[in-house]
Amino acid sequence: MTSATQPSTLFDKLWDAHLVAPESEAAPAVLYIDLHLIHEVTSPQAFAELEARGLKPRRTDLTKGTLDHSTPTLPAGADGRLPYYTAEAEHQVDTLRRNCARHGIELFDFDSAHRGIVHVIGPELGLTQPGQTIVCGDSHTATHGAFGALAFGIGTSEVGHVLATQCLLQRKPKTLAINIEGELAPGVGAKDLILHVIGEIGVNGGTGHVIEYRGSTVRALSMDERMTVCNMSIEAGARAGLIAPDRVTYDYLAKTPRAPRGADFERAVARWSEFKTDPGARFDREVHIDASTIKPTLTWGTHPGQVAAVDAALPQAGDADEAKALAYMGFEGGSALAGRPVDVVFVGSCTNSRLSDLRQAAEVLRGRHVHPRVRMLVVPGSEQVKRDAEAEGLDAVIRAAGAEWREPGCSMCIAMNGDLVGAGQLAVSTSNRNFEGRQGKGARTLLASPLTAAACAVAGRVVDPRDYLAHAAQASAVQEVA
Ligand SMILES: CC(C)[C@H](C(=O)O)[C@@H](O)C(=O)O
Ligand code: SF4
Repeated sequence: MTSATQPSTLFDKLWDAHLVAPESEAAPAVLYIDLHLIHEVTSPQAFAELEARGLKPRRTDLTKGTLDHSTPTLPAGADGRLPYYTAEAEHQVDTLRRNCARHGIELFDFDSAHRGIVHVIGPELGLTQPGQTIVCGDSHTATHGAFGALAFGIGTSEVGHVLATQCLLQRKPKTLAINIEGELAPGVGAKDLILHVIGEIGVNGGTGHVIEYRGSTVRALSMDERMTVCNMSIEAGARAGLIAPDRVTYDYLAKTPRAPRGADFERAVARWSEFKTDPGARFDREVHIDASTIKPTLTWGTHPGQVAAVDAALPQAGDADEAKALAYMGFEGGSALAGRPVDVVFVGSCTNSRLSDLRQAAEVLRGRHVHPRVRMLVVPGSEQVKRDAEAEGLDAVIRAAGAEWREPGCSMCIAMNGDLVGAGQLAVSTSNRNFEGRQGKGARTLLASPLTAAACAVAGRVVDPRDYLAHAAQASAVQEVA
């Protein structure tokens, strides 16, 4: 077979289509970047570096900014001022605002109808498209891979390189296919799936690789669910996560404001459709997962690979890592995860703050009340998600249940804006990282799906969300009869 007809992977096609200069022993490859997303935390130093070197951003039209990490989720006070947590947080926001204004970079600021978490707004605006290379100074850039885009999280100095050159230096990663077949059981969603996958392959299971998620389970996922899966690729150590674009992808994009229109859209679809792995193409590694065996899954430890099914017992400390995690969490090896009292529930973050996530949480909360011990925060991923959720009354359901409905942002996922979990408190969170102190000093985090999080909020302890679904169905059946 000649190299021209050699079957290639989706990753190889993306890589080859953007290769400016191949990698050599002396230097990494040079890749062209189609979309550069920036936020207030990792861009200030990059702009400062450019300025110090007398350089200007090169493709300001391919660079888009938003405010998400340091932004308050409470509205402005009577004095019109936003309640920033720290002066530093406000300074980061002001700096990005100044940098974007000076260079003519589009910024989704507080007055924009499109501001939100960077990995929520890119897709929702249709800026994120199949076949692109996308970077952002943020590790969860992997989210955009759900559209068949090669999306890398990069460091602050690389943000500077991309601003100046629109190119990125990269060593070519290896490929890992995660083949997932079968139907997810009721009450089991994309978050359970990806937590299970990371539990299977380990937090370093994807190191040095770009993961392509494949198989019937993946094809059956909505775009929101595909984003949840790709989002956490980085938590398995992978450089990026990918899902080949298909009809689900195109139907999603057709409704977005920045995707091509009319005949341009049809031409784009023809081009996008090329971005898939050819039959017979070889991956460096393959893993197989049976989706039908997955149960609602939570983390029990201090990294996203320490997972357990909701009805399982915690492991005995098998190594020093696990012993340390159990000690931090205050859990005993071999004890049950279910039944533990919960103090805080957070529904939000770039993993699970889209409309379908909020609908799931609201489905459990409807007609119920958050347990008196629990503080529950629901934070939409973007202004758009907030508007859509309010248009269908989800905010009313959430508030009536006693949860707090907030302004969009990263919020309690990383607690940079002052939305904190207290020391020693146990939080069930739909975010993606459960590291020590991630949600506040001494805070303890169980990562879970929006369904599980909402069920735990109602019960005031760790519970199996499937019981709450059954109750919800029964309750509405009774209502219909009456
Ligand atoms: C602040 C930012 C650099 C960081 C990241 O890179 O991921 C944050 O988004 C996170 O989730 O930890
Ligand atoms: S929501 Fe959390 S994980 Fe996502 S970008 Fe913000 S801080 Fe990072």
